[in-house]
Amino acid sequence: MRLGGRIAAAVEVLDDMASRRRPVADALKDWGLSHRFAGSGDRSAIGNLVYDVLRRRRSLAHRMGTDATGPLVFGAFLDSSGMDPAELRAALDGDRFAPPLPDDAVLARFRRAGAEGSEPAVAADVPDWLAEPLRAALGDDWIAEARALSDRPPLDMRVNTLKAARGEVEAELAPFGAGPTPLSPVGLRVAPIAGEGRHPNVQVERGFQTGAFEIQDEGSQVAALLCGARAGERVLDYCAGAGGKTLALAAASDNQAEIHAFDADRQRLAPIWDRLARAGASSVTVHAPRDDLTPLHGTMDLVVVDAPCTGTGTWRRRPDAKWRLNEAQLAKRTGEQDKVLDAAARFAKPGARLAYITCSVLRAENAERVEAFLGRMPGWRLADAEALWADRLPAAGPAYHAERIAAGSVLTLTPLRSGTDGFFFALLERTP
Ligand SMILES: C[S@@+](CC[C@H](N)C(=O)[O-])C[C@H]1O[C@@H](n2cnc3c(N)ncnc32)[C@H](O)[C@@H]1O
Repeated sequence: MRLGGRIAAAVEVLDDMASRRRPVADALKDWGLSHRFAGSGDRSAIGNLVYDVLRRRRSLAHRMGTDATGPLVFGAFLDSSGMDPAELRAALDGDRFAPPLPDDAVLARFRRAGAEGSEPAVAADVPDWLAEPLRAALGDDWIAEARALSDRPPLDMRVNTLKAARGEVEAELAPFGAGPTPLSPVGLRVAPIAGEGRHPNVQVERGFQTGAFEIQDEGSQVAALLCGARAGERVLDYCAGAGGKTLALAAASDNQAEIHAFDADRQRLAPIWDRLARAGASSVTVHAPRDDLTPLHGTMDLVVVDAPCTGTGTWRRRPDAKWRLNEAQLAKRTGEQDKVLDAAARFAKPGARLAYITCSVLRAENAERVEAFLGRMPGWRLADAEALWADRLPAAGPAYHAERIAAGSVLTLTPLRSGTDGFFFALLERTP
């Protein structure tokens, strides 16, 4: 396909998403199925354009002076390609599949224009209602923080130290440009895609197939490390999902902790079996949603609650979620978070730790949930997560937002501060 056809395809996918209210991944997949002639280079170029528009929809519209889909896709292409408008016009010359190109004057203004003069939420590329919650969570820098949540993400991997050392996997993935992550001592990263192309499909590599590494954002790796699962401990991963944190906890404790993995959703839990087997995580017992867990009450040294959340920290990877989120959904999530925390706390024995993790940056889901928990649960206190970070990640430096509450502290990781997805971490302690 030539450039015009790719741009037209991106417009078609975005319009399909909007008119049928469907997730971006489904719209892209359907387009691929009905256009089998498109090669893998075409598909990744079209996917990048679609995702870039979703990440920066409001600021692109402000700079282009319209929110019509065609001009937005041209804008995203100009930004990612670095072409100037004359080069773009030349590249599309005679290309009968290209949608109509905006006027030269519009393109020139687009090129020059920044976010100046726009509303803060437009500059931040978020829905209006999220401006205040983001400012409250991320401080004066919130617009830059939100813009970093609109960047393309890297591909992060966690080396499974049960099977391999970081250097070995780094050597295997060197042809893809993988290098060590700055925070996690077991992380590898392939930089975000610049321009066209896509990240390598590392899942077909030998190291993935043999369990030497997993795909996992560095923020998620760090959150699991901060939990500090130790040899000899009993650990419950109460919202285990497909097991991302479970696997990291098993590796961090060198299979020497007794780990229990549970999730309320059978579907989400399903991939965990294969993943555990591949990773050689032999210390994990999986509990199905209908299992009776009461015998485990009051027996755990560490309970991990990787809570259901709005996922605002993952907007780089799921930008369509940003525009779908509303206040009712946020309220629903915070209610679930309180319930999950209360249910999970029952498994902690006196003196135990309870790690509360979300992949959201919003205070309502994070610090406010911790404060609410402490308010209704006597016999619990908040640990100093900042001190914990300094202890567990001494080489990393304070690459987070810290907030001091309830005589302790909680941490928020963000793409701008930490170079990771957005994550929240708090450690609660049950008094002995
Ligand atoms: C953020 S995801 C977990 C991701 C997973 N820990 C990982 O690292 O891959 C949150 C999980 O919480 C589960 N969940 C939601 N409500 C729950 C409840 N009441 N009890 C247990 N799990 C719940 C969801 O099914 C979902 O899998």
